[in-house]
Amino acid sequence: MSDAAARPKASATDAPAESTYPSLHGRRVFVTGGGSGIGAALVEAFARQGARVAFVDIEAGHSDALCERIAQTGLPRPWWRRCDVIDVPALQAAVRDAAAELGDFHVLVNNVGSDDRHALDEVTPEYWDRRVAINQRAAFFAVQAVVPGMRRLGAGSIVNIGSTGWHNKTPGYPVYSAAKASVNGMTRGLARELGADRIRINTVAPGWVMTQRQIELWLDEAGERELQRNQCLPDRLAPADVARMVLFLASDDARACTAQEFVVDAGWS
Ligand SMILES: NC(=O)c1ccc[n+]([C@@H]2O[C@H](COP(=O)([O-])OP(=O)(O)OC[C@H]3O[C@@H](n4cnc5c(N)ncnc54)[C@H](O)[C@@H]3O)[C@@H](O)[C@H]2O)c1
Repeated sequence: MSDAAARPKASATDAPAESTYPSLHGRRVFVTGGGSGIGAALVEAFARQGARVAFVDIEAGHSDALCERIAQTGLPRPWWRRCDVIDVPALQAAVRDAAAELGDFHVLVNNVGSDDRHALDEVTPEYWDRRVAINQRAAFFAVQAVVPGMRRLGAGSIVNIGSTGWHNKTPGYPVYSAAKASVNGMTRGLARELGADRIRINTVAPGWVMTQRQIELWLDEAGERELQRNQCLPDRLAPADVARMVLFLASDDARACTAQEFVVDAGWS
């Protein structure tokens, strides 16, 4: 057996349980793209903290199943609505309606994103607009929708899910890279204005996280070799690893953290 093959592999299921943050108990949390992948790990992790979670997603099947799974454990069933985040009025209406039911949101996680591959010479203005609408624009308008409620609460925490892909000069998705790089700009560009109201805003940049989609599309033998060559740590990243960082940033333990990018990539280079 090669050294690489002998390395342990972590998944969402064998990752250790996260820490408990008392400040998250009873907090209201809104997650975009919360039905599967990292978003679902976020919804589950916040629910386990005793938070009231609302999310939007475009896919009903896995979103319904997630809510059922959480309710079956005895935790409050998350609020969820089918919503394509490209539709900004629909996204903002979802935030408003969820807040009307649960109360103003203390936490927003801008998680939705899509790393569809594209070649430079195939990108049309329409394709560009659509990718940016998912990977960047939705985050801005979700922030716009939650901030009045956070101001009423006197504090808040916004976490924007970025990516290490553009840092690493990963080829194959330049529009995604451009949009994800701008998430950092948005974080820093809003931090001072929001900070005056004790609303913190940070970026969490995941490395290669083994969601179902990543495993199915990219984790072939070459992908496995790439992972083992580039990560400093041997374990595959699980969605729960990203959720742990987000929980910390959402909690009062991170009261002094804003305007930063927190990387969860097992030391990829
Ligand atoms: N998985 C990784 O390796 C990785 C690496 C770096 C960054 N990220 C980022 O993490 C975030 C989550 O990624 P993931 O890997 O969990 O993705 P995923 O594709 O596994 O899940 C994305 C979720 O968003 C939903 N969604 C997609 N388009 C939508 C739309 N238009 N409107 C509403 N919902 C929509 C999907 O139904 C799905 O539930 C994204 O911002 C992604 O760019 C992921």
